[in-house]
Amino acid sequence: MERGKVKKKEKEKETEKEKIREKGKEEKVKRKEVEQKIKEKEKEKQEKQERRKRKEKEEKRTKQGKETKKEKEQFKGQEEEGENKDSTLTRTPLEPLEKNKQILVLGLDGAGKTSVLHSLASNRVQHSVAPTQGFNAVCINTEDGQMEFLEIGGSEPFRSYSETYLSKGLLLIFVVDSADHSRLP
Ligand SMILES: Nc1nc2c(ncn2[C@@H]2O[C@H](COP(=O)(O)OP(=O)(O)OP(=O)(O)O)[C@@H](O)[C@H]2O)c(=O)[nH]1
Ligand SMILES: [Mg+2]
Repeated sequence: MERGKVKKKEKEKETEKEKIREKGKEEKVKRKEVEQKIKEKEKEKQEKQERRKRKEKEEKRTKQGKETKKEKEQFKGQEEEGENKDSTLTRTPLEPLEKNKQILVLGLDGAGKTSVLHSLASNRVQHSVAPTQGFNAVCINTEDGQMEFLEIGGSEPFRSYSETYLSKGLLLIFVVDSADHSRLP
């Protein structure tokens, strides 16, 4: 009888041990699942952050692209100014500062556009003027405010620009060299 009791007790102990082992295994599995979930969440977070960073980079690039375009135009302007060292108050327009406020100055190359603008701005006559490569913007201060002139170089490569700026100008001054009979109609 005693032996039987001992065996029973031993069996009960073993079953309890097995239960504990099983519980342990289940807990392990649960822990693994929780860990996996946490890892997945972390991955998602990282992916989201990466996406955000990519978007930000793309936005920056697009912005920089626009800026570099503007810079290129400005650089062009600076080059033009460098060539027109003699003319004062010159700069290149990226866009008309205020719509319909610019006075457009057109005419054939060598007609005297830059010279006229220079004499208006400084009250001095300039004898040697380099051909305008592109645009030449001159701002003259008057009692009533500012007058903004925009000369477009009369040489062949720049003539097409006049079409674009004609509609944006307030006035048009067309300069003709009356002494140049060969080019007069
Ligand atoms: N004798 C004389 N020369 C002038 C007169 N006006 C301009 N010039 C000279 O003519 C040349 C051309 O003048 P610009 O003012 O550069 O002519 P422009 O119309 O601006 O020419 P682009 O910029 O090439 O379109 C320069 O060497 C000037 O010194 C003028 O009234 N009389
Ligand atoms: Mg000129």
